[in-house]
Amino acid sequence: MTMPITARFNLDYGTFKLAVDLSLPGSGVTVLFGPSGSGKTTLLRCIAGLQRAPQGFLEINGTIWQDSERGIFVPTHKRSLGYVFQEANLFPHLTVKQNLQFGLKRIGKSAATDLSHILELLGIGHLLERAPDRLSGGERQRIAIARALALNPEILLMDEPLAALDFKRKQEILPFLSRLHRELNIPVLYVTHAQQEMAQLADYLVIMDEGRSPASGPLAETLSRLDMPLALDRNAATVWPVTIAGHEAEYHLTHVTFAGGSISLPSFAAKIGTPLRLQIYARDVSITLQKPTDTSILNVLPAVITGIADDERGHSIVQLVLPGIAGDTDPAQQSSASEIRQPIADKGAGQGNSLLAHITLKSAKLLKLRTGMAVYVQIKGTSILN
Ligand SMILES: Nc1ncnc2c1ncn2[C@@H]1O[C@H](COP(=O)(O)OP(=O)(O)OP(=O)(O)O)[C@@H](O)[C@H]1O
Repeated sequence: MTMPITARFNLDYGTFKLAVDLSLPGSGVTVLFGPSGSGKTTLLRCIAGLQRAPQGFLEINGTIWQDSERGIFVPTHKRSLGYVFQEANLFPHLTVKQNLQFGLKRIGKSAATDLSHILELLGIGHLLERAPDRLSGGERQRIAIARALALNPEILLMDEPLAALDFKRKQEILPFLSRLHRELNIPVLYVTHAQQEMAQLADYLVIMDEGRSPASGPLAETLSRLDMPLALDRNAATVWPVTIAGHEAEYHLTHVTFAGGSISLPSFAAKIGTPLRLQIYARDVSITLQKPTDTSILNVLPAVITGIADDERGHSIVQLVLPGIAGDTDPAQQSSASEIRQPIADKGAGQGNSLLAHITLKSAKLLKLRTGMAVYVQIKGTSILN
């Protein structure tokens, strides 16, 4: 499904009001992100029909699930959706296989429905005969996800599915979620208040704050919005989709390409062509006006400043875009990992990869930085999220 999702809800709990008007992508992972009490779960429950907003409109995959003006409200059990909660809630007296088949029977589908792809995606094929009390928390949650997917829903809703797991279990399940989200062709709405989870999974980000959504958009673009607290945070970062392009064993380096360029990372064991997410913290990015020649930093790239915000603690937060790069981007063709290609002159801001740099206010003043200026960024460190 690729039709956008339209979700408009107004609901008043007295002390809390939900008022959102969103158009969300019909594919990929949309993360609803915000602090505790900002209304993420309430919004998800409205989408599921578990909560009825007095004023609401919801269209998914061309089907209207709610239109309060026309008196339409499709009850939850008639909505083609999968819902995964914080707790797996498996039936303790049934095996994993019986738990998976239970949901199918309820909606009248054959228990013989082909689950093999789902079992393989979630790595749970070997657990089918186990009882839930003999599973780890991470395994239980993977079964809960499989149970939701077995119904072949048109949308998957996930409400903090990792919140009840400890750090080790979260790390164990995240790669499954990343893979699942890449291979599913239904949209996923995923609620979390954990920044790393959001960075790892989101394609599209909806920021929630006090029942409203002050910003939403593609991940990198929304993370670098200067009018949002995320960009001003000490841990502000952007996330780029990259692809492994080559390894330089002699120097223990891996080269990755992104839309229009390439950078080097500490050696990372993955096959050429593997897609990854690269996180770049704003504090690891510095700015120079001239192309530096005598620098130990390997990753130096041309960029254009698209905005600057100063905070009250002597920092400047610089928003940049790396324009499209001309020519072949295969790093194997480059003479060195730090080679800089010429930017395509007519590619404007917003078309390339967004980046943030946190520098001192004094540096910004000394360099006379301003919007529209062409500069070079030095990227001192990156981390792979997958
Ligand atoms: N049925 C209800 N009646 C009254 N108030 C409610 C009800 N459900 C939720 N609330 C209130 O609505 C607000 C938003 O709650 P919600 O659970 O949607 O937030 P959240 O962003 O998901 O938070 P968390 O991350 O802690 O789960 C909270 O202040 C909560 O107390």
